[in-house]
Amino acid sequence: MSFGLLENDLMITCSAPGKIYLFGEHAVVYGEPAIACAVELRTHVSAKRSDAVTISSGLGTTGLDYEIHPYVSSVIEKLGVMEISVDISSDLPVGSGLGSSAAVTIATLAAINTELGLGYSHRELARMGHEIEQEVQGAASPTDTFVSTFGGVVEITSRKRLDSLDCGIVIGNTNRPKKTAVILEEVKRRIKDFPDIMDSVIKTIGSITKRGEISVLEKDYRSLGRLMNINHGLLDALGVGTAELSALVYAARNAGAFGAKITGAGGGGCMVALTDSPLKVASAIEAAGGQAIITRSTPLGVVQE
Ligand SMILES: Nc1ncnc2c1ncn2[C@@H]1O[C@H](COP(=O)(O)OP(=O)(O)OP(=O)(O)O)[C@@H](O)[C@H]1O
Ligand SMILES: C[C@@](O)(CCO)CC(=O)[O-]
Ligand SMILES: [Mg+2]
Repeated sequence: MSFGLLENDLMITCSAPGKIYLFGEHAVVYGEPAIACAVELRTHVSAKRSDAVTISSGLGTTGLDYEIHPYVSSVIEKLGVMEISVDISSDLPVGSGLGSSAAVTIATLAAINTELGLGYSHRELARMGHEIEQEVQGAASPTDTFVSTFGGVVEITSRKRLDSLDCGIVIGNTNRPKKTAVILEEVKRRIKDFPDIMDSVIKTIGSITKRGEISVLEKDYRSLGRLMNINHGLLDALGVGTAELSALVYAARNAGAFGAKITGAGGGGCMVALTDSPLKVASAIEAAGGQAIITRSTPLGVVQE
């Protein structure tokens, strides 16, 4: 008797990591390669059979709601599920360049997949996650959802897994959230207005990624950092820099970081620095007005907790 009750009370929890980009955000949307790295900041999603759809997160409690919970509502719609309750908590700042949308999408797909025994593979979850980011944002590369599913340091577009990053990673948050969908639209408009110039910028970012892959494989963090600095300049050229992001980038470099750049969509949100003195870089970021997060690379993608 109590056995049945206990079974009904069980819920499935899955978590998926956020990510930083070493190279190639934005350019990857236009077919150039990128290298991203899963980090030890995760989104946790619990799913439980229920008599209706309920979504609870730091953003509020709703049913299917494409304004407040567009990614999670799209997951539920894609899986064709009408009786599920989903509860979300996250270490990741939302709308800040660390792949919070991909992490919530992949962790929700995995939690419902397990709770309802739908039988999708990780590869299928990554594919569905990518489709959802494309639908919600109007455009998306497979990078964030792939890294959130499989973890590690990954080269997109080949989906090749590279060696882990052994140096310190310090993230600097400007605490100015933005929406990736809006930033993508702005970049698209700039490319349309100045096609020759912007095409060269996009292609040069692709060249940096290709050269950067060698530095990742050789664990040559000094060259890696110098290439990240060049990539930052080109993200500024794409128009996704802000004065606050640059202040944190320069503070990190002046504190001895190997390199520092915007990570993710930009327009606010976070920058990232690689360093062998994370505490020193973190305090420089804080002194420049940012919120510092010291983290590490993780090989762990989406998992059941
Ligand atoms: N913990 C969460 N709970 C509910 N929704 C979330 C959560 N985290 C992210 N989201 C959804 O993702 C959106 C933010 O995604 P967006 O792509 O704009 O930024 P990001 O993924 O944090 O940064 P980037 O795409 O640059 O890496 C939020 O507006 C919300 O819809
Ligand atoms: C800006 C972008 O390149 C990275 C967002 O984390 C968008 C994408 O790749 O989907
Ligand atoms: Mg996102």
